[in-house]
Amino acid sequence: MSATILGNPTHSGNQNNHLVGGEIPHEVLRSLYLKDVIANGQTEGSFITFTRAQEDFPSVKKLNPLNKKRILVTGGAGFVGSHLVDRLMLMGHDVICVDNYFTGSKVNIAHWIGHPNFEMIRHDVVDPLLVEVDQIYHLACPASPVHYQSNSVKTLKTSFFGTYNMLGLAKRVKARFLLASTSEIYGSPKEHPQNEEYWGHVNCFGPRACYDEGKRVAEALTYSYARQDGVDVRIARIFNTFGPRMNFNDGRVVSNFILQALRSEDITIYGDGSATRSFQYMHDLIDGLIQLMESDCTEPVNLGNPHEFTIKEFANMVIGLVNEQRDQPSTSNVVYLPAVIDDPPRRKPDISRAKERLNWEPRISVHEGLSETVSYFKRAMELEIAPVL
Ligand SMILES: O=C(O)[C@H]1O[C@H](OP(=O)(O)OP(=O)(O)OC[C@H]2O[C@@H](n3ccc(=O)[nH]c3=O)[C@H](O)[C@@H]2O)[C@H](O)[C@@H](O)[C@@H]1O
Repeated sequence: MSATILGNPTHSGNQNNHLVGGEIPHEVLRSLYLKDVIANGQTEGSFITFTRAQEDFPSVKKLNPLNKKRILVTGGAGFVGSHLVDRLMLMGHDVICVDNYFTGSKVNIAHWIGHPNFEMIRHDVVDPLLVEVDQIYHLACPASPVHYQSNSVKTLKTSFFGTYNMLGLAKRVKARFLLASTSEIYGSPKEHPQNEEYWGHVNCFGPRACYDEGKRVAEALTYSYARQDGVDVRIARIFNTFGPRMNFNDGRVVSNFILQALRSEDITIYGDGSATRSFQYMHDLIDGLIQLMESDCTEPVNLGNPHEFTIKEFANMVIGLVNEQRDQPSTSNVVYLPAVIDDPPRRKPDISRAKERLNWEPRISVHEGLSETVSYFKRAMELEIAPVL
């Protein structure tokens, strides 16, 4: 199986020409979340297809059984997890999706339910699970600050026991294990940009600690299983990622700003707007996750787009893109609210290791990804079927 990107990185404006990882054209992936937009203004399509006829499923590759893997994706009904499930399914693998639906939604994976290569298990990774698989992508954990702080003890339990259970499973069935870690393990960084050798600057008793420290202990646990028990591990440190299927109530800056602009509500900037973030489109992240899993790189790897924006610049970009897709310009005003406690003032990945070891770098510009995300949110609002908690 090959998951490598074909061709050179391109930032051309034509989104339908992209070939993303696993040789799956961007257009095919797009049809799984923006089908009716592609069908040229026809509105009868929807995000959910509960049709069970074999020919109604998206067409998946037929893999030689020697190359076909059994892959577990925890958090597979979430924003990132569901796009990973799409990719692995289209590549022809057997995929088991595990989710407790705390922040994930069945809507995100509904188009695969009933497919012979796909299984869905409602399960909380805080409890042990036994399934025979070759690879485990361990994504399960609330990732938005609003969600992970809403039940911080549960977030810590998920980070520790969830990772512990999945590593125990990997050890038992000899599966390769990939941990979805986060840029948040660098805390409020004193080094800029952040490379993987930086140990971070984390407040271990602040409101973000449940996630930051949770993911740090998850990394420590992962490497302990690798050293002590020989588990084959990979660690991805994921920087801010956005795209279709972000939850409407996610609370993160991308979904907040897009929805506020579409509804002509105030755009809420926390602080003075000078904080920075570097945003990657989810297809680039999925490429990176699959390439990391298939690589021999056992060190942690940053996956993010180094293009850094202030939040104020980002707000203007979102308003501009929303206006391009509306008949009437948005009448949103930018309002400044108190800064969030322990909000990292700057964040930008150094992706030298990913370039060198995985031959990976983002290929989809923030502008292009945002434009597609605005289309998704706009359509989801019209159809009133977007995942909302
Ligand atoms: O999007 C992600 O992937 C990341 O999101 C969060 O990290 P954070 O950078 O705090 O994400 P946001 O909540 O989107 O905030 C980004 C910046 O925008 C600001 N913001 C957010 C929301 C809003 O309405 N207004 C606003 O100004 C925040 O204060 C912050 O400075 C998670 O904690 C990370 O684990 C995750 O990797």
